[in-house]
Amino acid sequence: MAMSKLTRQQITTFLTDMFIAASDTSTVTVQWAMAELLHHPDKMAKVKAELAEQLGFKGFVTESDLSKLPYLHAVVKETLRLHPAVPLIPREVVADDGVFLGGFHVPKGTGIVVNLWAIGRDENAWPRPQEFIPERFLAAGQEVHSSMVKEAYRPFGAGRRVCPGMEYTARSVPLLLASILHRNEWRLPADGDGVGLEGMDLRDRYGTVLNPATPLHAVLVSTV
Ligand code: HEM
Repeated sequence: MAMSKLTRQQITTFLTDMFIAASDTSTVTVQWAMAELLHHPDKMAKVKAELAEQLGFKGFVTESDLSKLPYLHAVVKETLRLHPAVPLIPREVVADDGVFLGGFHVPKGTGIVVNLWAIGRDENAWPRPQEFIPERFLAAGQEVHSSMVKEAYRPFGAGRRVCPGMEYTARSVPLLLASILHRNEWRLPADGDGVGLEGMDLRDRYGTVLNPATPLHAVLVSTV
């Protein structure tokens, strides 16, 4: 439909959809990355060490710094593997003869839901699929890759409807995460105030966007 024919209501709906697609997905991904890092202090230490080594006492992180932070990018990728912000995507078979999926004939017109969450945790593609291992996305960690990884890493969907915000997100989410972490110390709430490391709830709660079942509660301890 030509832009000039859009009603005010359609434009409002479009802008609202874009806003939700862009903002909720990015913020929940940063929240998940923080939750996983707080749950894995050794990985948190590695990100912080990389930031300190590359940026020193620089006051704030800029986009041009991102190319120097491979471990940070690996953390974001691993976060999206375990917690894809959009977990289920709908498709419909349009081929006249239908398609074959997993040995079954699926006729034209059938609705299909692709489960990105399950693909990211497929044990045929990912060694130790339930564990948070950013190293699997680093060159040095490629021995933990399988040949299926390219197909099994689809947090932004695939094909003609692939997320148009993918490239933007590849910069904005690491930038936001780095800005939160660089020169800031974070911890879980102290005993009595929160759940502690062992009791952390890292389950996902299904919705249009995949939120943590229990919202993250983190404490900013100090800024150095
Ligand atoms: C962590 C961040 C994000 C994730 C995980 C994500 C994931 C996805 C997924 C899985 C889809 C469905 C793709 C498909 O059907 O194959 C999608 C669609 C979409 N995304 Fe994102 N997205 C993110 C950020 C963004 C941002 C920042 C924007 C806008 C600037 C955006 C705009 C859209 C739009 C407009 C669609 C619908 C595309 C269509 O149906 O043709 N997304 N996204």
